Amino acid sequence: MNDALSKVNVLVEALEWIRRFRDRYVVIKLGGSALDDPDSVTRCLADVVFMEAVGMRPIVVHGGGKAISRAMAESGIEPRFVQGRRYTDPQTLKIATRVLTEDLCESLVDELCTLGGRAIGLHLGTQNVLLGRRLTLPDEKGNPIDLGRVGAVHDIRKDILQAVCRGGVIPVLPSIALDDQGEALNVNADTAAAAIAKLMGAEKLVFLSDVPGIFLDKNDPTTLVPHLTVQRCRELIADGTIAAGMVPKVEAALEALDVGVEKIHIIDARIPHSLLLEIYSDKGVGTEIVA
Ligand SMILES: Nc1ncnc2c1ncn2[C@@H]1O[C@H](COP(=O)(O)OP(=O)(O)O)[C@@H](O)[C@H]1O
Ligand SMILES: CC(=O)N[C@@H](CCC(=O)OP(=O)(O)O)C(=O)O
Repeated sequence: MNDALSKVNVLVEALEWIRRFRDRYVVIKLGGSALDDPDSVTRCLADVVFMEAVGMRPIVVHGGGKAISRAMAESGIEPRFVQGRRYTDPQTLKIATRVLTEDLCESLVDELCTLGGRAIGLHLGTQNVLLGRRLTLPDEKGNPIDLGRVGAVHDIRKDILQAVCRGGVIPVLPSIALDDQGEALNVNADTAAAAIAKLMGAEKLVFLSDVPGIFLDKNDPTTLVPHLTVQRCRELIADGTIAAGMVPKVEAALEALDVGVEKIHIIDARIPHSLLLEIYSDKGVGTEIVA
């Protein structure tokens, strides 16, 4: 009886959060680092299925940088990154598109369905919803750097995403967009997730990665910072504390906050139920960034 009562208490406690997030969009970005650990992926997707079942509207956006690099190596191509973006020639684009849409996206959809959810992959092979433009970044002298077919998302098919979510189906999106000519563009998945969160008016944007959050010393997990402001993030990027793959993530987070996304979370996909802990508890896990 006590056991049953404690379970009921948990449900009652969760009610406030469930009510608060009902019908709200939450964008969940699964990084390539997390995707490399199948157990983490299963646990995270089980949380996504739970979120949808209690009335939230989760949208899954995924990367797969490590898998793309492995597939390139198998084809004898050396990956090259410019300011965190993969230089994408036509052959690289072909590989990235295949790995992200045919391999990773479809396997995430299958797994969500196995876990009892309903899900659909929205990509070039089904229904694309990401509209992009070529991205150019400046070098130290301000001249544009050639990144090949790399893009940024400037618009989405919101009507399609809304209809899918309203129908109780979880959309799963790889970070490939189409330009005005109908040609594919390779988009960094962190920036794609931030653009989708912005354009959908999402309540939250959650990055699931392979670290517990942002550290002040990247080799010392005890220096995890639970709460960061926009200003502090800028300082940590400028002094090199936030480095490597964390830079596009935090930059994308700042952009999303700037246009009205309430909160950003960077959490560890390896912690069991980290997503539910973040959404449905007072304490939260990982690092949250607020405006
Ligand atoms: N200050 C920091 N705190 C935590 N991780 C950091 C920091 N600076 C750099 N990193 C690195 O960023 C990585 C996460 O970025 P990335 O590998 O691109 O993840 P994902 O595949 O999830 O997008 C971590 O594994 C870590 O090595
Ligand atoms: C332009 C660009 O860099 N695109 C990324 C897309 C995948 C990605 O971002 O994956 P992660 O989330 O695992 O980093 C790439 O080709 O690696």
